[in-house]
Amino acid sequence: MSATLIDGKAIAADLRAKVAAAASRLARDHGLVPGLAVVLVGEDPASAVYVRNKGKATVEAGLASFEHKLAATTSQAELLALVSRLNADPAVHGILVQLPLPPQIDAQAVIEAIDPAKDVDGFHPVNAGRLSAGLPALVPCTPVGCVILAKTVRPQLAGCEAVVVGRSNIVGKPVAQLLLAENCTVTIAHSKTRDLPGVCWRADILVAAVGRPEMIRGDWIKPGAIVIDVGINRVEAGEGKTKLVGDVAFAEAAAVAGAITPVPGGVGPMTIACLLANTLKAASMQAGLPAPAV
Ligand SMILES: Nc1nc(=O)c2c([nH]1)NC[C@@H]1CN(c3ccc(C(=O)N[C@@H](CCC(=O)O)C(=O)O)cc3)C=[N+]21
Repeated sequence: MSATLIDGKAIAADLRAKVAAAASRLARDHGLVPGLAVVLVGEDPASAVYVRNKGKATVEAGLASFEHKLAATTSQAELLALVSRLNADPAVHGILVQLPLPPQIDAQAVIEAIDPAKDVDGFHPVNAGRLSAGLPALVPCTPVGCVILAKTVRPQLAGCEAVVVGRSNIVGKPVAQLLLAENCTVTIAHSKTRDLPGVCWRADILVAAVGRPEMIRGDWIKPGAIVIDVGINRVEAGEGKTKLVGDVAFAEAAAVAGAITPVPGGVGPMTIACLLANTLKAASMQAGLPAPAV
């Protein structure tokens, strides 16, 4: 391996410490404790782990955590009623409804029911539109985390060729917007892209967000590129065990890249740290205070 390993775990710990320091100033100077409500519908064990980790990180940063666990059979009307109570609750500054939702629920309707000022996922069309218009917004956590990680190895991204593989509303599109705001030349590639290896090879910064284990190979990567792997795929590891792998074939890629994020320990921990930062920002803005620099 010749690439620099980008230590997402350590960088996330640093960001969480900054959020904690800013939260303690908010409490001291304004009596304000930012509150995050996380809503989980159903029993998916992986989702339950994420929700538990988010709650733990929230409390450790000095924020208030409100967990709402609803049955898998919850109706759309029941979930919308909860969202509307959380919208009206002054102790709740951020609302995250864990995705995916069960099939009887229209996820888009739920996202649009969240007050955009409390939308710490940044998934509401108002926040997506504000981001693409270059206006202040609550920005999706994983994309922000990706850009922070890339900037740890290259603080000035202006002029870089950035290739984003994946065009989802939760990662691909917003990360492309953030890289554009950093003055990168941005290409969004996807399942219909012709010559995907050739397109990836152009990248100074390659963001992989496709959700396919180890799809991006070492010989698709330009020597020296920064590789940000958003994929978190659980795969068989033999003897009945499983392991997590990214969307990038790590060992091959690390032999040619200039810097690379591991899975686990890369983008994942940054998602949670950025969620806390968004909750702090949402609480400050709702109180009419400037967004703390973290
Ligand atoms: N409304 C909504 N917002 C989300 O942000 C959201 C969601 N729904 N649904 C599920 C995905 C997934 N997600 C992760 C967050 C942190 C890690 C994370 O910290 N991963 C660690 C450990 C992973 C492990 O060991 O299982 C790592 O990559 O090192 C992973 C995944 C947020 N999501």
